Formats: sequence, structure tokens, C-alpha cells
Amino acid sequence: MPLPKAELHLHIEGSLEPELAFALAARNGVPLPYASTEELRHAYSFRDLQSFLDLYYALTAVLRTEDDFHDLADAYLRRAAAQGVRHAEIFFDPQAHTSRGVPIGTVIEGLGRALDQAEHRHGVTTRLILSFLRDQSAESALATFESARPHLHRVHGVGLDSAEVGHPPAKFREVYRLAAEAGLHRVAHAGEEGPPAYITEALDELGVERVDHGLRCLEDPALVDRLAREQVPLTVCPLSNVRLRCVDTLADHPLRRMIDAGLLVTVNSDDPAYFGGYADDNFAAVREALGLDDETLRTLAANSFTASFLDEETKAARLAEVAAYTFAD
Ligand code: HPA
Ligand SMILES: [Zn+2]
Repeated sequence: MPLPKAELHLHIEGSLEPELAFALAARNGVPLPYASTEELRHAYSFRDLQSFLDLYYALTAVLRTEDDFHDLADAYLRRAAAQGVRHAEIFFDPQAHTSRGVPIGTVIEGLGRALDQAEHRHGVTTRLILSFLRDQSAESALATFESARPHLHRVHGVGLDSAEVGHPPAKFREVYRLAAEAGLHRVAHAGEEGPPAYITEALDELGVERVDHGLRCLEDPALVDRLAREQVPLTVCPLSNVRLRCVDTLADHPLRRMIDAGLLVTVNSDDPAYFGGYADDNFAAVREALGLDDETLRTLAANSFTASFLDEETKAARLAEVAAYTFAD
């Protein structure tokens, strides 16, 4: 049995495996510019975040109906459960779908139906985080939020993703203010490709409770001190960082330095269908590449529940499971 963990940084569209992409393309009569799943997998070689996002958005074309979104989320939850994930906080990008004419209700209700069944079917509790595309306008984010209002009972938080450089967090101050007013949690991608100043801005201007990625905080010792002091969770995604060339190799990954600096780091998969692994694959990869011992892995798993938006009672129960876990030799 894998180490129990929470996954806090997962884009549901990034869990679209080539086999499901082809099945949905056939179901919906959507042409794909690839002859086979092997040919599609060959396209998974990225120079940077943008080259990945181009393919990620192109493949969303196969997602059209409520059932498609349901099937996508159910497939992710099944795989996650097999990797020890007991709780998943799942990003979705409504603008990637509404821009293609798919109503936001189709997206949220389809995902929501899979999430409703997740605890019973897969033993995984869930939260849904609506993410704004930062390379689109502040007005588009506001319109997206307004159109989501009838479905907000299914949404626990808001996030910010897509191309980071040139799109500082402060651009989204107003929509984050409205989200806070609606009682939603707030997180944002910052410091993946963007500068450490974006991390500070996300904290101070958007009021985020967690920072997604946050790697580049290491360039600013005063910021590291602050993140450590305030125990701001950072949702680190090791395999993603290598595939998107934020770090050269896994052996160069700063995860251990981040732990040693007293940061509340968690390990996550980001876009597992594209980056070569789900949650436990990321744990195994850093254990191997960085020589992490069992107690460090246990700390990372405990951090994932501590940093989650679970209620305190469930959080305590999951932390007890982590503490009682016996590692196989
Ligand atoms: O890793 C990512 N970074 C930014 N935006 C994203 N959207 C999906 N994955 C990512
Ligand atoms: Zn991400």
C-alpha cells in the first residue's frame, strides 16, 4: 500500500491520458492531428511552459459533454487512489472550455458528478478549485467568475494558472476580492517561471493561502524566511519541473533545500498524463533522485494534509494514518 497523501496541485485537464483523448475524440467526432496514441505521446517533449500549454489546450477540444468531464475526473481519481491519494484538490480551467463554446455548467456539473462519487468509489475526498487563465484579461476572469456563481456550491477555491511571465498576480486583484467575499479559498501559481516578486504579490495582493510551485522563492532569502515563518504551503511538482525545464534534472531539484529551509512543501503531479507520473510516482522519483529517507517522505505526506482545505477532524484522521504508516523494505 502506498503512503497515504493528499494531492493539492493537479490540473484535471492535465490528467487526460492519450487513450482517453482518442476515445473522447471518437465519441464526439472531433478530429485529432495525431494518428495514434504513440504519435501523440511523442509530442510530449517540451521546451518550456508555453510549449506544453499549446498541446494541453489543443487536446481540451475532445472534452465536450458533461459525461466527458465526468469520465476524465473519474479516471484521474481511480489512478490517484491506486497511488495512495486519499484527498485531492483539483484545478479546472473553465476558460479553456467556455472559449470553445462549452457552457461552464457542463464543465462543473460533469466534474462535480465524478467528485460526488469519489469517496464511495475510490476512497478519495475532493475539493474543486476554479482556476483563471492569467494570460487572458482580468475582465475575462471576472466574467468567468460571474458565470460560475450558480455552481459555486461545488467550488471550494480559486486559482491562477497558464503562462506566468508578464502576467503578474495583481492583475487579478478584483476577482480574488470577489472570491474571498464569496467565502472561497485562494491559491495561485507563482514562481514557476515567474520571478520571486510574483510570489510576494500573490500573498499580499491576492491573499493566497498556498502558493503553487513557488520554486523561485529560493532566489530571495528574505522571501524564504517569510514563507518559512508564516508556514505558507508550497505545492511543488518535481516531474513537472523537469519536463518543463524549470530544473535541469531531478537530481538538481531544490526540494531538499526547501525542506531544510523550513518551508512547508508538498509533492504533487501537476499534469500527470503529460509529465510522466501521478502522485506516488513523484514521491518515488524524488526519493530515488534526492535520496530522501522514509521519515522525510512521511513529513511530505503529513504536509500534504496539513496544507489541505480539509476540515480539522478529517485532517487529524489522515495525519494519524500517515503517522501509523509502515514503509515496506
Ligand atoms: O504547470 C502549469 N503551470 C501553469 N499553468 C498550468 N496549467 C496546467 N499546468 C500548468
Ligand atoms: Zn500547475
